[in-house]
Amino acid sequence: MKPIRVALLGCGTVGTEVVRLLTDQAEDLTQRIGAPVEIVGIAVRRPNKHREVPEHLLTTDAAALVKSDDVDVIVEVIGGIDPTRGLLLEALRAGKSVVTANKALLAEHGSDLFEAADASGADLYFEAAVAGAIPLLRPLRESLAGDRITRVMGIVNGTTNFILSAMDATGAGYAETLEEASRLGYAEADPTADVDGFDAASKAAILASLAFHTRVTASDVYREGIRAVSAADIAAAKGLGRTVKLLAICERVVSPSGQESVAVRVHPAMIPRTHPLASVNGAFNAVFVEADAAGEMMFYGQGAGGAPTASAVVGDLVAVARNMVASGHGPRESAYAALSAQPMGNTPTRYHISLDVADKAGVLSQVAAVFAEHDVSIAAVRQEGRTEDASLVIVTHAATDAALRSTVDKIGGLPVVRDVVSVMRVEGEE
Ligand SMILES: NC(=O)C1=CN([C@@H]2O[C@H](COP(=O)(O)OP(=O)(O)OC[C@H]3O[C@@H](n4cnc5c(N)ncnc54)[C@H](O)[C@@H]3O)[C@@H](O)[C@H]2O)C=CC1
Ligand SMILES: N[C@@H](CC=O)C(=O)O
Ligand code: NA
Repeated sequence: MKPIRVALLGCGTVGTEVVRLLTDQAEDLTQRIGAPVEIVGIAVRRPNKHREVPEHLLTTDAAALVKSDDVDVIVEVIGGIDPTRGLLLEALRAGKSVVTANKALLAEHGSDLFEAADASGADLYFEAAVAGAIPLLRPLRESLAGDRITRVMGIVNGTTNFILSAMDATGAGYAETLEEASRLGYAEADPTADVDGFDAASKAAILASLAFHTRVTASDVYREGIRAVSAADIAAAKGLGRTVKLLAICERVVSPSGQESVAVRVHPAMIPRTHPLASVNGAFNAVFVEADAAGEMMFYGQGAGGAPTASAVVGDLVAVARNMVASGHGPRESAYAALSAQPMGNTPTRYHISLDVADKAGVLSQVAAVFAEHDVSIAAVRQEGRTEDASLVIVTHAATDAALRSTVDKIGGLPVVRDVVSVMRVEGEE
């Protein structure tokens, strides 16, 4: 049996675990694939750093591995756009199949990679790029290919979920929890990608592209991270039997005239503590998928960390290797629907607004008038008087995000409003 020769690009948190799995499972993998997998080179940036991998395989020349005739498959776990984009395009153009965990690259340049793969007949697999170990992209690309998916919603960033869970459970501070997430190998090399929602937005773009058979890039995704989530927001959510999660929401939108588009967004949201996503804690991820025939499905598991992510990478490598043994191919890009992206301002959302107001007659009616002016309907109001001021909590019905924002802006400017304590979207309830 001719071995499947693999070059690994990058040997950090995920890469070292990929080497470990391929080494520990070598015999089983040979049986499962029908040929042995052989690592023929590992491209690293710092060769002198201590790693539990065979030193003779290390090189600093990733480009040479990509060009080598002795390599069949490239596994990329460097991350980022440069130099990975050029390296993977070159590999695919040369007919070398690629397994990557790189959501940032796929969300920006996925179509270029797919085109290169299609042209040469190479495979492109990327299960680890979204929700780490959880099998999610393969179900979307393959198992659900016969259905019509209408919505994908979930928690897809382990680092921010780790932080928000800790803030909710113990009141832990933001900075110390982020440090811990980095130490545990969940955070990106630059953790601002996590906390500012870029990582989740890349994942949302990939999910929407696969779910709706269209091309969605990171720039089509509305994005807010968790930096602005305060202890007051968490407390306000708790007071209402809710918790705060960073959600990625991908929806198929059908206009009254039947025109279809997609709405893709990432932002913190309050969800009821009884919602299944509320009990997803730490670096765990969970994603709901709704499809016409299948109904609702939930995918849950470890969304970050070296070993869980390596599980998905090696699973993809097995798929590529099996295709090679059978002289077959994995799925191609499916983007025929060519749907446009709906701007966030037009997307219906619901808001929770918590205000400190003057405690005197007529305040509630002034605030309510602003809602009416913007055609935003109020679902619930709670007012608690104190001595000279009062706390006013309002939850709206669905309205366009633009109308809700204008409402909040105008309310913030009312002389009777002393402070806008917390404003957050609400999801997961009627
Ligand atoms: N850590 C995690 O939980 C997950 C990571 N991913 C993705 O996996 C990829 C790798 O992530 P990690 O292993 O966490 O990152 P990491 O930062 O631990 O490892 C990346 C390694 O690539 C090396 N590198 C940088 N430029 C290089 C070059 N030109 N040639 C060779 N090596 C180079 C770095 O020195 C580093 O050791 C990223 O795309 C990330 O988004 C995906 C899912 C989960
Ligand atoms: N930084 C990411 C890693 C996995 O994709 C996360 O925290 O989820
Ligand atoms: Na996955």
